[in-house]
Amino acid sequence: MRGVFIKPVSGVEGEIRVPGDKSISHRAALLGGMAHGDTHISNFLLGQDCLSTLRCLKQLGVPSEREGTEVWIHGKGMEAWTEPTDVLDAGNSGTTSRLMLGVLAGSPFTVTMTGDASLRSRPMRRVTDPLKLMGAQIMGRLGGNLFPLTMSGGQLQGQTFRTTVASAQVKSAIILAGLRASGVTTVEEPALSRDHTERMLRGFGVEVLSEKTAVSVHGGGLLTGQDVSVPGDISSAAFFLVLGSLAGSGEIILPNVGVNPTRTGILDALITMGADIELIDVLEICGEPRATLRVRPAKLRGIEIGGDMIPRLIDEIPILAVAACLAEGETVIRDAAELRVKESDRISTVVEGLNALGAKVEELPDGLRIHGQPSLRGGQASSLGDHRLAMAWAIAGMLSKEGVSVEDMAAADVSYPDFMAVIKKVAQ
Ligand SMILES: O=C(O)C1=C[C@@H](OP(=O)(O)O)[C@@H](O)[C@H](O)C1
Ligand SMILES: C=C(OP(=O)(O)O)C(=O)O
Repeated sequence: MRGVFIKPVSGVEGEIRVPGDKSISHRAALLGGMAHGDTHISNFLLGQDCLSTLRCLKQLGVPSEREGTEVWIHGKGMEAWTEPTDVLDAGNSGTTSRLMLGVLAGSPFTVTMTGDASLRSRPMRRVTDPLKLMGAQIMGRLGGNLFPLTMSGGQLQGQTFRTTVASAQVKSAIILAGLRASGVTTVEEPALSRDHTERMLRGFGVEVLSEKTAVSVHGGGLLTGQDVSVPGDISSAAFFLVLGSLAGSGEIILPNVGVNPTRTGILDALITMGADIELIDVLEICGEPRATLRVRPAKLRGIEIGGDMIPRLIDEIPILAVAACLAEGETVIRDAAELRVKESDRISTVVEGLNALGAKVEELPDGLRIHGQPSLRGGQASSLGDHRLAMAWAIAGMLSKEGVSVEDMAAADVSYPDFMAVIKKVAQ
């Protein structure tokens, strides 16, 4: 049998401190690099994606130091960034690429950016088109849609954009470019995507206007270095919310999980399905709410989700699909075509992976139809290099009858380097 074998469990028990939020860690490093003065980040995610952001910053002349999960960024303002002497490699990270392109659009030098095979197939025109309209020059395969891309930044002009997808990476890239443009830059999205950039910019001293799904900034805003405490990542906690709900016995406590309302779709979905999840001690630090989550076993039933809910749980759909396989009745997920342009085509890879484990899942153009069953057989599945799939298949293995052998489990390092050790610790 190939891969890492994950055996079935009869229950789970324990407290898990999930690592720092990936989206917030990227932004803390990037904004720290743009700011004047030192930024201290605690609970920084040491996943491969956020390390890619630190590495690119270093190549741009922004030094940082790291001790465990604490990071210090020595920002000297955007003017101090320098032209890199080599290609910037964003690895597997869509967030590093798109946010960095936004920041660099206003820099008076030339940068070439690339990434791994997955990132080189992901669409970039969603950020390069608006950045070109603002004044950046960008060249790349398929009219500037695919990495590697070369960008020469410079004088930017503020604009108003109405995006067709609710994407925080697109919104953030435009807003970060807007800080260096003349006039006002506005982004209006079809639904609200995660708002960490807006919240953190305010913390760094920049005025950001938000009204429903529209965000505006004035060019010229200056950032001042800050202390940023990163909450635990709800996208990583999601694996344990599903495990704790379906493992049969025991309780899992997850302290300090970020519960920003633009990210809590997974809580809403699981609770609607019948999950027993409690939020304890909600408090806000550095503009981001966080809470302790307690999850206990429950019987789950199918659910229908779509519309504005999708951006609030987009990265959690693979693990939500595992939960739906073991829920009573049918689950339908729609309006989620964005899944097709993530680290893998997460509609077809989830369908193929779960059906190989004995589930009944149908592919829809923009989502999934999942027929719940009382049990899941298990078998073999590959992460295909996609971290969310690696962890979803491991949880499926723990909840299955025969276990699951996960090929390329190491992909989990992108967002959760300790994942294997943690699942061993809670398994009963
Ligand atoms: O801005 C961010 O930090 C992210 C936004 C989302 O992507 P999109 O902006 O493409 O929806 C999400 O899937 C990704 O994991 C992180
Ligand atoms: C889609 C994801 O990340 P990114 O777009 O940053 O690669 C993810 O973490 O699931």
